[in-house]
Amino acid sequence: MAEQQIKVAVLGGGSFGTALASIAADNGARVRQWLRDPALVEQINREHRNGRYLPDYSINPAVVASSDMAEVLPGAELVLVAIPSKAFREVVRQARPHLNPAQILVSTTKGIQEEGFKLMSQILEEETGFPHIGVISGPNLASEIAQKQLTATVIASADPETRTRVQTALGCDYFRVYASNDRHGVELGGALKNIYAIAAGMAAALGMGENTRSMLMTRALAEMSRFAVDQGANPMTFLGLAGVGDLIVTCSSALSRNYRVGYALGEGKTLDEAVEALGQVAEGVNTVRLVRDKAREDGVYMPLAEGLYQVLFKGVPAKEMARMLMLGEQSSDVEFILPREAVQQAHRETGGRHG
Ligand SMILES: NC(=O)c1ccc[n+]([C@@H]2O[C@H](COP(=O)([O-])OP(=O)(O)OC[C@H]3O[C@@H](n4cnc5c(N)ncnc54)[C@H](O)[C@@H]3O)[C@@H](O)[C@H]2O)c1
Ligand SMILES: O=P(O)(O)OC[C@H](O)CO
Repeated sequence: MAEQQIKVAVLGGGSFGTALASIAADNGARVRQWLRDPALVEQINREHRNGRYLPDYSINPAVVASSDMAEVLPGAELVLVAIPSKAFREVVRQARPHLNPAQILVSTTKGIQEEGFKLMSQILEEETGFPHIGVISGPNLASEIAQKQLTATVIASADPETRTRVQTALGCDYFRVYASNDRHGVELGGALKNIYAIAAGMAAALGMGENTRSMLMTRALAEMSRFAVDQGANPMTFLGLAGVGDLIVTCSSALSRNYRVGYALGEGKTLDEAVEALGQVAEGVNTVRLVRDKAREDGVYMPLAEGLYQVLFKGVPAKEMARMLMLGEQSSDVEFILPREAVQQAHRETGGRHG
């Protein structure tokens, strides 16, 4: 018997929503994509192109766009929500009357809501109360997916049905979907790496070398996992695609919007100018502020996030901040082996720095 065609709805007409809609259609799904802008809806349906967010990429003609949620959501078995974090809850509320508990609801958004420090899957849960909730995250630059560059992602959910349905709906010869049950860790990985991508872009613009980038990325991983563990995530998740994988791509590629914002800042632009020039969402700008505040509140040591916050919002020059970080307290390489406190204790006992 022929396999039944899965029905997929995508909320969001940006670069990632568009890339995901096309993957699902390439994979044989019936795909409906919701976006606000009727002119873009018209362009996607007529030219199979998203001229605003992915202008050089052909969308699978089977993707049908609409600005009416009632045409997109009812009947969908899988709903992918690709809306920036600032508008995520508002859009889910709008969608709620058209959703039902049998549907699988998946966030693809790598950001945090300020009120209550909520991740997007928590918003999906709060707004719907439905059981099949998941998160997609990983090293997934939309424009590379659009070119069908070989890519992998993670579907994270405590619900096995959500994991297997998403693997089946999206897994294909250029997009591989791995499973995780650490939803919180995977989602935090996606949000946190944006902070360090801004720092990496800034370091590149300032002419810092590969040693510096390696140090930054590795210490970023230590800092991200320290924070995530404090929030209840599994540290092993950070060895996977949604941890170190996403950190590598976002800290290395000029296709990353967060990296580009950092680069523009390193060239001397103001934060407002850098964000304005980008014209798309760079979640890390907001995330750095929220994570820095949360880390202070919870007593988690995050020198890189604190340093970036001081550069972005307090006018501290990036070079000066880098110097201060280099001269910061002595620390441990891998804290899960040698705790940071043990290093500090040894310094206290032996009288601190020795020449
Ligand atoms: N682009 C990528 O490479 C990529 C990859 C993985 C994850 N993500 C994540 O996906 C999320 C969405 O990113 P994107 O790249 O598609 O963004 P984008 O900047 O390309 O587009 C954002 C889309 O959201 C829409 N939008 C904004 N506010 C809205 C509102 N109030 N109501 C309805 N629509 C609204 C915009 O019109 C646009 O269609 C981000 O959180 C990002 O971290 C992006
Ligand atoms: O363009 P960015 O910086 O939002 O990064 C895109 C993806 O998150 C990379 O995995």
